[in-house]
Amino acid sequence: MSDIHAHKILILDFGSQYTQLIARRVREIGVYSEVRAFDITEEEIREYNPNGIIMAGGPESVTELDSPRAPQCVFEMGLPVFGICYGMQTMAEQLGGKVEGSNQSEFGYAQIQIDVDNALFNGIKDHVDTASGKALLDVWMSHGDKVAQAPDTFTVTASTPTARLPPWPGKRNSFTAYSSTRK
Ligand SMILES: NC(=O)CC[C@H](N)C(=O)O
Repeated sequence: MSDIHAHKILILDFGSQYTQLIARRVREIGVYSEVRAFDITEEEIREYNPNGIIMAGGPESVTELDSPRAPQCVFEMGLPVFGICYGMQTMAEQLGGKVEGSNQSEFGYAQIQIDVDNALFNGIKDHVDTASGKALLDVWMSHGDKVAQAPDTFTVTASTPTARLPPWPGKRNSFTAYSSTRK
């Protein structure tokens, strides 16, 4: 098994207030991480040489033309990429999905339902829905936009009642998780 202490995570900052909290959580599990501005160049990413990239949240909307985008190379380096909130939304849009303003914003406490089990959720299930038998997670939300259509190669692994996409059977290469921040 590889040594996680030798790993380096790059966190792309899109302006959210909790970007430093994500960096701290990554460091707390013994993995080196650095926060860099979203407009980091490909050359700077290659120089940093991360093992994985986290795209954090931000106050802007992907639906605005001049809102921040990640350098496209982020998705072409063969690295795992984890998008949170704005980071997930721009990843979805940059890879061919659709993001739109939701008429049901999600702010504060919410429960997300795990639709397709995934290693990302190992050990963090909070409840089981008695009707469906599906695992639920307690989270804090803060967003007004939603992914209305996932990119073709993505699998939707979790959802809330106000942002639920149809299941995408047969899709591969999934690395999407629902936009949320754990308590
Ligand atoms: N938490 C966030 O990153 C918010 C993303 C975006 N501004 C939205 O409202 O949906």
